[in-house]
Amino acid sequence: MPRASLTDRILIATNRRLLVLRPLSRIPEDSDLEPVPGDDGLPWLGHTLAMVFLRDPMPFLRYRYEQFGPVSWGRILGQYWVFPLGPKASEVVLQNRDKAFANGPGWGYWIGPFFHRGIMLLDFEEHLHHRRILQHAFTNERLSGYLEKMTPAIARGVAGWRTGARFPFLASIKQLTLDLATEVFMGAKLGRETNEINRAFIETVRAGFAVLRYPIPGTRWARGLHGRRVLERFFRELLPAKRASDSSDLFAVLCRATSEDGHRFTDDDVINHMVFLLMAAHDTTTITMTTMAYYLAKHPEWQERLRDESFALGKDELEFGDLEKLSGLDWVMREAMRLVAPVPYLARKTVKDTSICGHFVPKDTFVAVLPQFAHHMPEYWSQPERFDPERFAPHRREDKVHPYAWQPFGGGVHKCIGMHFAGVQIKAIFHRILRRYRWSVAPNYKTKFDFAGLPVPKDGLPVRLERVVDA
Ligand code: HEM
Repeated sequence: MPRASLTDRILIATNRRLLVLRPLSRIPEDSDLEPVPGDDGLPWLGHTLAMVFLRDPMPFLRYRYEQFGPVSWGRILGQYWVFPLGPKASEVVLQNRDKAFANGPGWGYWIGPFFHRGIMLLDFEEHLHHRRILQHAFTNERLSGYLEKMTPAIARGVAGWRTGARFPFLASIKQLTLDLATEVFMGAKLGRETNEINRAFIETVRAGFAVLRYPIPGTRWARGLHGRRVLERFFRELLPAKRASDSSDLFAVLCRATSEDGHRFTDDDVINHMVFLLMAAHDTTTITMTTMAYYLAKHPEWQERLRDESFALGKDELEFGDLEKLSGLDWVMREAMRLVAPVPYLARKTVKDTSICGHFVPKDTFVAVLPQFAHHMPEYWSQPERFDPERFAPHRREDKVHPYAWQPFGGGVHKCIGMHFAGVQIKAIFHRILRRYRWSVAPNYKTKFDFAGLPVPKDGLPVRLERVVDA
């Protein structure tokens, strides 16, 4: 676990003093289950400060794990949440064998108004129906097509990077993934509307983190709702042309995708899935690449090793069949997602009484699975705070110690459908930048990841960027 800061320690001590242990609910009389232990936290605020506003909630969660065990409850923004901590408790929720944990009402609380009807917010039979159609957009054949589309766009984007002492890595990689999204997802270079669409997209994504959760004009929430309307209008206008095209971009592929039993998406479905997919793909890959860049700057020996691996391939442009040859890059990518899980929590709500690891959880309870916690448990990982990509090498495979020890893509029926897409994009980009640039930071430089929103470096990760070869 990361070391607790002074603020963490004060909060934990305050919490310990105020701690009034009480069960989440009464247990049915005929049940031999235990209640979920927990406490109300600070008056009014509950655990909101520790979980939402702290630099890193992990030390606080570790303290709770030691105090209460793998299942406990707390209060965030006025709601009661159960935290299943660690691989075993996460597995129960994500596998969801008795269909008790629903995504719609869980995620809906945070992002429902902005991403409603996105596949992650659908449940059970309806989710399965949509997933069966959607998976046709993520076959190897499709991924190979997306790689072909993104390759020239990566080359153009990266060629424009300006070398120097303070290259803003986060902003540059964010821009690159936005540009790629317009080409690979929408199959279009945007014209005058580029800024409007980018702004609408960013506002829609940001709104989920709003503390004030009402559409008061000028607030994040209201801007998010406006962003959603702009995106819907944009996709709806393009839709007839996409329906008629045989293009290989994701938008056109979704228009044509058909399940084995002959079902296709309606116009509204295509629009809802496009808005959601843009969001699901963008920040997650940006965060992963920024974390990779940070650790590769801190560990130049690994950066050189990956550069050698990429030069050994002997070409600038990665083809689908080359991906598995970049094993070092693959381990670094996995290790980056372990150290900084791009999706820090996964939201659920119970739709019936159920249990997690012997604890009774009543219907209508919010539940948050925390991949970041499982990734830093010394019970499963050797020196979990250390950057050690070889823990994923075949002779070690520390992630195999439990199926849910490494869970950046979640698990069960909602497991990330874009997992392989993300791998293709991240590897294609790093292959290009490793062959073209070398980047570094001062030996004592340490960035702070902001876990209060999305886990990105607060300072935007300024690096010294130098040219490796003239391409
Ligand atoms: C490093 C990159 C990525 C990470 C870490 C990531 C992580 C996740 C996680 C944790 C979930 C499960 C959420 C839950 O169970 O509540 C998820 C779902 C999803 N992701 Fe990703 N994701 C990434 C990239 C992508 C990309 C590139 C796409 C699309 C091109 C994508 C599309 C989706 C979709 C559609 C779902 C919902 C699946 C369903 O509910 O059936 N993701 N992702």
